[in-house]
Amino acid sequence: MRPAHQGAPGLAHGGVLATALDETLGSLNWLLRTIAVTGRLETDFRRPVPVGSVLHLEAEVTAVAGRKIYSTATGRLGGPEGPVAVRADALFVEVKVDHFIDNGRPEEIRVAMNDPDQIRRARAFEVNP
Ligand SMILES: CCCCCCCCCCCCCC(=O)SCCNC(=O)CCNC(=O)[C@H](O)C(C)(C)COP(=O)(O)OP(=O)(O)OC[C@H]1O[C@@H](n2cnc3c(N)ncnc32)[C@H](O)[C@@H]1OP(=O)(O)O
Repeated sequence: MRPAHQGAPGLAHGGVLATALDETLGSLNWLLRTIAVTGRLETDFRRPVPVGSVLHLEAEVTAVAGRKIYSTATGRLGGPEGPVAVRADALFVEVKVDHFIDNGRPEEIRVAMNDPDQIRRARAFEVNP
């Protein structure tokens, strides 16, 4: 957590933490080789997260039903064995690439899709505030 992630003095902003959880959960879709967007994100803030601390994030898919992907993410202070500070349950909904072409900026989607580098293609739209 860096100073740019601050909300209250010395503490991470909840919206930034929710973004981090959403991004971690969104990464699972690349592993499933599906394109999906967040339909629902329920976040629990259990402990304050100090600026300067390390937040260890992990996520897993809990169920898939048709286009619906249920997943959960946990953020622990300091490392994988640290106390749970934040967690989220999410529902992602699988969409066609047209979702982004029709609603977003089609040129950028096409450029990313045509990139021969698979890793760069997968991470083309990563948010890292
Ligand atoms: C190179 C490739 C490029 C690709 C770029 C990738 C970038 C990736 C970036 C990722 C960035 C990171 C992530 C981000 O930040 S993604 C950005 C934030 N999310 C969005 O902008 C999503 C906006 N919402 C929508 O577009 C639509 O509502 C979606 C697509 C989600 C569904 O509308 P659609 O008309 O398609 O489907 P449907 O309405 O028939 O619903 C289908 C099923 O889902 C169920 N349901 C839906 N919502 C909810 C809900 N809230 N709670 C409970 N259930 C819900 C619904 O009941 C139904 O269930 P069932 O009746 O079938 O049982």
